[in-house]
Amino acid sequence: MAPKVFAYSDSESVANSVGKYVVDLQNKALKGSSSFKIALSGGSLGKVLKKALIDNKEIGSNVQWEKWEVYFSDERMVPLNHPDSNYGLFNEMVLSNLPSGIAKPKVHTINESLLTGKDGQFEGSDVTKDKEIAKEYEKSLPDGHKFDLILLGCGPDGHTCSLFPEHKLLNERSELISYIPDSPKPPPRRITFTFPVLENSTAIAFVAEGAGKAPVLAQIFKDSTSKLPSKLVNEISSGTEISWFVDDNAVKGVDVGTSKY
Ligand SMILES: O=C(O)[C@H](O)[C@@H](O)[C@H](O)[C@H](O)COP(=O)(O)O
Repeated sequence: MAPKVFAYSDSESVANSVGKYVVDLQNKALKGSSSFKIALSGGSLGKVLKKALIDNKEIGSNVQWEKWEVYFSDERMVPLNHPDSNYGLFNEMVLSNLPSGIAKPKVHTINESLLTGKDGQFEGSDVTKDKEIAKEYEKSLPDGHKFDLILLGCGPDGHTCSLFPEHKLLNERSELISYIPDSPKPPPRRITFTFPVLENSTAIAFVAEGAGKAPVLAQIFKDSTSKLPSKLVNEISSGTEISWFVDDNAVKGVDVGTSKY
């Protein structure tokens, strides 16, 4: 299935269409299951989700939070209340803004009690414990490691999750969650989904905004020889529905057919 690109002139429209898409997939999932299994990323996605699901009351009113099981496509080896924590970001942007009286989603975080060292840096850290965190997180994945939706960001270098260009984890097939000790982007110690999890998802949606993304999107969509991680996600051929929600600046000069969701 070729990836679809949904483009809008402003951030609010991007956020609102992401919100509508999330709710549509939630509703589809809940027809056949008692929970909606979604994985989130860090970066600017937190703000997008806040705009879409909290600030937009109409979309927000259609979210069945109590049926959500939330995971993170990657996470940093930092306490959950640390500014670098992807859980922390989701908590700050979304969870803490849920209207009172609303049942909260079930959120799957790393086991903070196994953290060693400081702020995801190496000094004083214990690799064995980091690997244990990855293993535990893997065990908490939904049955058959099947997500209904994985929301991803795309770095200016083409990375997604904590899968970086030319990194050996791009070829990981036996672990579903891997520990990465050498993230080129700080902090260096993280865990990440691997391709077998991405390939098994019903849907994957990227959110990318700003002119700074145009060069990498040109590579991803127009350079057939590129092996960038986000391009490899675009090429997933297991039936996963792949979408991109972008603003016009992110695809400026990139000859990619766009539409509206
Ligand atoms: O790996 C990280 O450290 C980032 O958080 C990253 O995963 C982020 O999702 C992308 O860089 C996209 O960033 P934006 O969402 O800000 O475009």
